[in-house]
Amino acid sequence: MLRAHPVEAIRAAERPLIEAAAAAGDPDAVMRRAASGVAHHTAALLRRRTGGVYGRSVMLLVGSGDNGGDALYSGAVLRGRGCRVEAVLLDPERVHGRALQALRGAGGRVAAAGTGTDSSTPDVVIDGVVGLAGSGPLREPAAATVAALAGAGVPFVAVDLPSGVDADTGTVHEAHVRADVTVTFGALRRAHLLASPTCGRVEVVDIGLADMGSEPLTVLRPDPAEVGRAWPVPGPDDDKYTQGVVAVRAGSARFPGAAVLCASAAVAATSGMVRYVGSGSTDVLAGRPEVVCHPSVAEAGTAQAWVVGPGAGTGTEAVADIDAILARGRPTVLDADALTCVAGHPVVLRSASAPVLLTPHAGEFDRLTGGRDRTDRSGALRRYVADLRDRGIPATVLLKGRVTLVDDGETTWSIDPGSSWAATAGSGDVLSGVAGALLANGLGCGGEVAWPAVAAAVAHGEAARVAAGRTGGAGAPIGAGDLLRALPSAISALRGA
Ligand SMILES: NC(=O)C1=CN([C@@H]2O[C@H](COP(=O)(O)OP(=O)(O)OC[C@H]3O[C@@H](n4cnc5c(N)ncnc54)[C@H](O)[C@@H]3O)[C@@H](O)[C@H]2O)[C@@H](O)CC1
Repeated sequence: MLRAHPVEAIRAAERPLIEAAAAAGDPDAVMRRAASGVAHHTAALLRRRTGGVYGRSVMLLVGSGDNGGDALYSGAVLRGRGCRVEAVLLDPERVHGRALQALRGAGGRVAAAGTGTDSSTPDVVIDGVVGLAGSGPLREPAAATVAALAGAGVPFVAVDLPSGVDADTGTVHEAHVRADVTVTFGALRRAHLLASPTCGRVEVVDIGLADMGSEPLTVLRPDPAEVGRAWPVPGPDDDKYTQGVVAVRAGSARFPGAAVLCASAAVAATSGMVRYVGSGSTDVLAGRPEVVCHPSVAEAGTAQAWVVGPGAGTGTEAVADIDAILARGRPTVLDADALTCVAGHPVVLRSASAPVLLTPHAGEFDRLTGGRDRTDRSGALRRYVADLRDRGIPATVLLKGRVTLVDDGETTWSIDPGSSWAATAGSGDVLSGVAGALLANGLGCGGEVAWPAVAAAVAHGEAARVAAGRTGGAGAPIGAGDLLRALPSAISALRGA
C-alpha cells in the first residue's frame, strides 16, 4: 500500500534532517542528496530515450525557491556525467545562490528566461519551477516556455512535483507541467496519488527521512496483490448463501442494458447468489440464467447487500424503491439514477441504518453537492462524506474518474488503473455490480464498506486493462461488455499478483 502525505507532515519530517545538516555546517547536504536522485533518474530517462547520457542536452527550468536549488545541483551532477546543461532562471534575483555557483563551477551554462537561451531543443527538461510551496498555475515566462517545449515533444522530469499541480489538493491548473517522471524525496506527497496521470512515473529518493505513519489527510493507494489476497474464495464449507447474496434493482424499458451489465458483473465477482428486481429479467436471464428474478423489492428474498440505481429511473416509484431497500437495513450501493433521486430527495437517505456506498461520477457528484468546489476534488469529497455522517448517515462515497477516490470520512483511497479505457458507457453499471457482490460477501469488513469499494475499483481497472490489451500491442477501445467479460481474467490476475 502506498501512502501520500500533506505538505505540513512532509515539512515536519524533513525539519530534523535540515537542522542536522545546518548544525554540521553543510546546509545544502539534504538538497544535494535530493539532487543526486534527480540526476540519477534523469540519466535513466536519457538512456531509455536516447540510448546514452554523455553529450545529451539538459535544460533546467529554475524557480526562486529550493525546488530550483535541487534542479541546479542536479544539473551540476549531470554536467559531471558529460551532459550539456543550460539553466533558465525564471527569477534571477531570487535564485538559490550556492546551487547556482555549483552549476557554474561544473561548467553549466546559465541564462535568464527570455534572453539568449540555447536555441536547440534539449533532450530533457528538469522542472524546478516550484515544488512544495507552489500555488496556482505556472506563471509567465514559465508557462510559455513549458508549452513550447511540451509541444516539441521534449520529456520532463519534475523535481518533487510537476509545477502547476497543487501538492495537497492535487489540483492540476490549466498551465502546468505534465511530467514523464517525477522525482520526490523520502515520501509521497498527496498530489502524487491524487493527480497521478500528470506526475508520470513517480520515483522516491531516500534522503534519510524517517518512516511516516498515517494521519487523517494521508491518501492511500491499495496494492493490487493485497486486493487479490482479500478476494472472496469459497471454502470447503461454503454454499451459495454463506458467500453472500446480493440483490440488484436496475434497468428499465429505456435502459435494459444497465440491468444486464450490473447483475452479470455481480455474478462474475463472487460465487454466491444474485437476485434481480426490475423490468429487465428476460434480458438478464438470457445472459445469466443463474440470476434469481423477483417482481418487486417487497417480494425479493433475503440479501446481504443491495445495489440500486443503474438505469432504474428517477420517478416516484424509483424513490419509493430506494426507500424500501434502505429500510431493509443491509449495506447498499446507490448508483446512477439512485444518485439523481438522492440529489432531488436527500431525505430518502434517512432510511439508511446500514452502511451506504454512493458511487457518483463527476456530474452526479456535482448534482449531489450543488456543484461546489470543482478544483479540490478530494477536499470536496471529504466534506460531503463528513456532512452525510454528521447527519447520521453511515455513508462512504466512491467518486469515479480516471483517478477514482473512495472516502469514508476517515481515509481517502486513490485508485488509478493507469489508463482511461474504462471511461465508456455502462462501465459504472459493471462497477456497482462488483461492489455490491463484495459488500454482500462482507469482504474483510466489520460492517464498513470502504475496502469492498476499493477492491471493486481495483478489479474494474484491471478488467479495463485486460480488455483493452486483449489484442496485444498498444491496446484498443473497449465497451462495458468487454470490461464485463474481462472480469474473471482480471480477478484471476489480481489473485496471482
Ligand atoms: N525542505 C527540505 O528539506 C527539502 C526541500 N527540497 C526542495 O525544496 C522544495 C521546497 O522549496 P521552497 O520551500 O523554497 O519552495 P518552492 O521552491 O516550491 O517555491 C518557491 C517560491 O515559488 C513561488 N511560487 C509559488 N507558486 C508559484 C507559481 N505558481 N509560479 C511561480 N512561482 C511561484 C513562491 O514565492 C514560493 O515561495 C521542495 O519541493 C523540494 O524540491 C529538497 O531539496 C529536499 C529537501
